[in-house]
Amino acid sequence: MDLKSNHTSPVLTDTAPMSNSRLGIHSAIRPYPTNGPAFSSNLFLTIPRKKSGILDDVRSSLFDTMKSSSPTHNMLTKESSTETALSDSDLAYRHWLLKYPSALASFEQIAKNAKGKRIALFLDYDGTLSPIVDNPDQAYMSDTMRAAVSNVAKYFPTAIISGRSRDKVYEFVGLNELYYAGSHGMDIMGPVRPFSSDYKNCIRSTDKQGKEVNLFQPASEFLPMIEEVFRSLVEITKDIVGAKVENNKFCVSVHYRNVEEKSWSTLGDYVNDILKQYPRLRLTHGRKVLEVRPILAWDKGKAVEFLLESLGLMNSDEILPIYVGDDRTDEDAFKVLREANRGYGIIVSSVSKESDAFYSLRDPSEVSQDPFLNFTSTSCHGIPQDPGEMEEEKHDTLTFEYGVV
Ligand SMILES: O=P(O)(O)OC[C@H]1O[C@H](O[C@H]2O[C@H](CO)[C@@H](O)[C@H](O)[C@H]2O)[C@H](O)[C@@H](O)[C@@H]1O
Repeated sequence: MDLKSNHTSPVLTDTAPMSNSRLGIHSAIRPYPTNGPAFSSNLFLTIPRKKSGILDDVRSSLFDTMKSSSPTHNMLTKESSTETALSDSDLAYRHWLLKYPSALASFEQIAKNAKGKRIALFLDYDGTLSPIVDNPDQAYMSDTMRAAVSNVAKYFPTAIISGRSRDKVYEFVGLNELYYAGSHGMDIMGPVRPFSSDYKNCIRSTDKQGKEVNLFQPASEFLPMIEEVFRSLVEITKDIVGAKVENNKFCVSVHYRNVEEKSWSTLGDYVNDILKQYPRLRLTHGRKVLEVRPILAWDKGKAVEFLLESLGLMNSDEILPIYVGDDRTDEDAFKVLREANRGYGIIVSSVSKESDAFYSLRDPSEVSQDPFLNFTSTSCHGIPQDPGEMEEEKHDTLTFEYGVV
């Protein structure tokens, strides 16, 4: 099979229906059957498979996708060629900003829209709170970023939704005042709330501080399978220099950022070979990373809905959810907000790319400067703060008029 053929569908396409217009609970995750499997079979995505081979569509285009998936690949190619190419990309970026205006420059507008509403903030980790680096184990966030995230969490309910395992992202962030969702939302530790029966697989647990929490793990039955696949992937890729396989609990990342381009197709073949043995797993694609995950209709968008529901923030008139993220997996969350016509996504990107976000920030350093993250009780009058988290004297700011001081 020609790995360089020009197919446009790089990874398996989810054919499950997308969220309806209400930012409610998707029909695909409505009440689980009271008996039978741990989760409803309608949580499974339907993936069309060709007769000729289980993942042939994917395999045929994987190499192309791996090449084009990282903006830095395109940038480097251009940077090393001519100055004209560079200014072309600058021009393209400026043009792109017309469609996705800078969230910094648009802050007043955003704050006006937020007036009288309670903000709920959702943050991706890699590429959003921490810069992309070669070694995934060293993707640290800056102290400035940590202080900003800690600050904003005092005012608004704030959650981190990452492809990493929940434990790992907590290790990096180290803040107790947030909610954490790992494994692309398949592992959520949220507040204790009286849950609707929509969510089976939701159990009471305690966090690292011993506080009672709700733990939602819709893919829990996949755990042994994911561990097995992780081990197989480590084994099969061990001779590919630079390849790194990361166990993210309910999904596995196969990194090729440090693999020579000539070995990318071999790596892609290896991953596909393993996946052929696991029809209940699928492949998605991040920034120079292939991600193996269960065929479940669950993603970061669903995680946002789940957290809003569990935070008791589903009242559409009063809540303004904001999601900040940088890669394709974050698009699921942008899309949920866009389709529900409430709140918005902010895409973090220094290159132009299509997105369902409304605004943009260039990189994590701009994220750390975002006025929302640096919110103070007097900086954005009119935006209600989370009364549960506020110090007492802040309560009367709820009725202030909008105005940036
Ligand atoms: O949802 P996220 O928090 O953005 O996690 C997505 C993946 O991020 C990490 O990989 C990415 O960042 C690495 C460190 O900067 C970089 O080396 C890698 O090339 C990127 O793909 C993480 O290691 C993955 O497990 C996450 O799935």
